[in-house]
Amino acid sequence: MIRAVDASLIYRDGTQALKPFNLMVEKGETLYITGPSGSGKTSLLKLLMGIEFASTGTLEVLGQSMTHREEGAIRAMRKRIGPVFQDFRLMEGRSVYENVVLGMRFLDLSAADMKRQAEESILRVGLEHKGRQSVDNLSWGECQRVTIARAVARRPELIIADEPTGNLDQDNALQILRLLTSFGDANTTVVITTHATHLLSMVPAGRHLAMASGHLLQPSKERGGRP
Ligand SMILES: Nc1ncnc2c1ncn2[C@@H]1O[C@H](COP(=O)(O)OP(=O)(O)OP(=O)(O)O)[C@@H](O)[C@H]1O
Repeated sequence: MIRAVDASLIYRDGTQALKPFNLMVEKGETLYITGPSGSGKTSLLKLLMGIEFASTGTLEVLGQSMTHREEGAIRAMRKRIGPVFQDFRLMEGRSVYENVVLGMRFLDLSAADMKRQAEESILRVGLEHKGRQSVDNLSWGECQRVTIARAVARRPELIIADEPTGNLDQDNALQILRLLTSFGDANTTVVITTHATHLLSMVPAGRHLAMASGHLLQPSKERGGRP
């Protein structure tokens, strides 16, 4: 599913955001990545999504080599990922439903399937009563739920969420983490970055990797208290 060998990331300005790291993630795993601001969490996710490319080593995601920019292959691979971005990236002035459907526009789905999958995921995130409302008037937590619905409506093999708990209070942050992990199954891998290390004992079990100053810290240990 994910295989990195001595992968690193140096940005164009010379910032080494990720020191060489190795990482193996199996299909169906849940991975929590924690670390302070600037430690490299978003940079790691950018590598996984083919937004940035490894400066050294090799990286494979969903069987696709991500080491070189092969636009066609990377585009195809991205269709299999459900991204939950830190800044939401919602279309202003559009409804919840329209935003979720927009996330599926490059998939080869019939209009009927798009509608069904959009409605199902809006229901799963608990926003069915807001489906026709504009995203402009939603709370932060509701916008986060729209981005999750948009990601999972694609039926992705890999869900990648960057800091989905943001500035939510503990109860809402927990709800969001539990919601996201509820989409994990034998065929769906979930990777979540979060500052909320203290919540990991209350969420479904998963592998916990910590980051510090661009280092991906091993060992990883199973976290999560809920059976
Ligand atoms: N496009 C870029 N060009 C140059 N440096 C960057 C770029 N993006 C991030 N960085 C730097 O890379 C390092 C890691 O940043 P990154 O955003 O991955 O950290 P993070 O752990 O996700 O932080 P946060 O929790 O605040 O989102 C930081 O020093 C940051 O300033």
